[in-house]
Amino acid sequence: VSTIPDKGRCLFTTRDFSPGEVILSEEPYVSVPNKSPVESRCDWCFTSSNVKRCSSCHVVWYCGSTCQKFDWKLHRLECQLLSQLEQNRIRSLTPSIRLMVKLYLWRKLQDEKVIPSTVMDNYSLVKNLVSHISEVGETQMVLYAQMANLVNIILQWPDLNIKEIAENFSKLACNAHTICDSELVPLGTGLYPVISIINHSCYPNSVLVFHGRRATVRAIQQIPKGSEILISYIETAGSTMTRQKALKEQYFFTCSCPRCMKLGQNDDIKESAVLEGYRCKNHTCDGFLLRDPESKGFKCQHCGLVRDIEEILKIAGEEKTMSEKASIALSSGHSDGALDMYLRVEKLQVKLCHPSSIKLMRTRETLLKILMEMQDWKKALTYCTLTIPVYERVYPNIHPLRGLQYYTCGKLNWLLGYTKEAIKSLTQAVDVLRITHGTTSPFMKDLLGKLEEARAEASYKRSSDLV
Ligand SMILES: C[S@@+](CC[C@H](N)C(=O)[O-])C[C@H]1O[C@@H](n2cnc3c(N)ncnc32)[C@H](O)[C@@H]1O
Repeated sequence: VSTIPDKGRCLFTTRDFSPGEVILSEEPYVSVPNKSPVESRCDWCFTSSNVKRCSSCHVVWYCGSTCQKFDWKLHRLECQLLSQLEQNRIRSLTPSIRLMVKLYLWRKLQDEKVIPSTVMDNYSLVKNLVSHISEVGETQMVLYAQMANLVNIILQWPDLNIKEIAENFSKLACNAHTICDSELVPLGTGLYPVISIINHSCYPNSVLVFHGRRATVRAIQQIPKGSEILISYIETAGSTMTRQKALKEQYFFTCSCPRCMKLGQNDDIKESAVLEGYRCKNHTCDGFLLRDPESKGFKCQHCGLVRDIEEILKIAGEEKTMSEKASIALSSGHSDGALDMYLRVEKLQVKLCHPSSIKLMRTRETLLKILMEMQDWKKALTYCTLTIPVYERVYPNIHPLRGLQYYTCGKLNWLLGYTKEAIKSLTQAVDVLRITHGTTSPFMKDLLGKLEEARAEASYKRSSDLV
């Protein structure tokens, strides 16, 4: 651990690391699953299979006695507190409130030596986390104070300091991590005080993945001894302005990674116009458009055609209304209606946005998800295939999301009997995911098994063709 001006603490490698090697692995100081009306998760391992509610507090779920025992020392205290709460308070319990209550209970257990403190598991690591409390806006501060009050009501400790709890909420906002499964579906939140020392880059050399609640940082490039370990805190697909805005809002800093240093340069202006701008009037041209001061429209930088601002605003308005309706239909579970609306959104975005636009890519991802749920594999494959070139543009060669999209393409090709294409996509998925996820997890074993099966089928087909 070292300190750099403007960045604070940083984590450096003390030896060389190769792509795919584990740099660091850590259990959370505290963690909590997401709250969902349709699916409950084990408070210890986050699985949703065979979970049963704690018979005493009726709030927390476990998948079995093993996880319940692991969590018992802490849950014994939490259980008593939750059992005393009124039903309307229980209903308003958010994962953030639970995480904070658990943080104080864990600290108490360590202070009282009921649970041992270790080098990687002690409250002084939490104490050292940055909070940016002096930069937090007034509205957010009021919210933290209200949340701190609720924690105070739950814990009922006489010497609790509300200001300290509010500051700890601010710490969680810029240090806690979303715990995801191997396919990057969010499961919960965890505080990992050592991994929290790692700083951000939009062009990171490492990646953070989870196995249950255990967090693992893996090298995704060759990292020489003495280099700073860097992960990405945000979705890195956006333009430099979008990324910088997200980092400033949540983490209070201006990124100066090699990608961000290009802000305002010609390449960067072009990239944002492609990722977040409009398409050329001539649909066979894939030029990018910039504001044209003379015509007050948007001019294609490739063929010179100008798009009228009124025409753009009209389609943008229709697209916004339809997107809102589609999102409501999707969240209320109307798959058929949502599909129809997202197809209309896609049509409008094809008219409006550059073919490599992120907005259009996200709509196609949603269509892919809906079609997969409806088991329409053929159409799902069409949409998955359409997203690949944009994924390849916006994510570096070794990126978990890129690997997972190849995996989806591979699975769909395999389901449809397109063995050759399945082998190609599954091989691309393995090349990426063996570095980001390692090779030993059940998820990776399943992927490697699928690839082997596809290869065996191809060789069987070849040999029967020969006969
Ligand atoms: C999770 S913490 C990382 C560790 C932190 N540097 C510390 O001293 O504890 C996140 C905070 O680190 C700082 N940070 C992270 N990445 C940075 C970067 N690339 N440039 C400047 N500051 C950064 C910001 O203050 C951010 O809110």
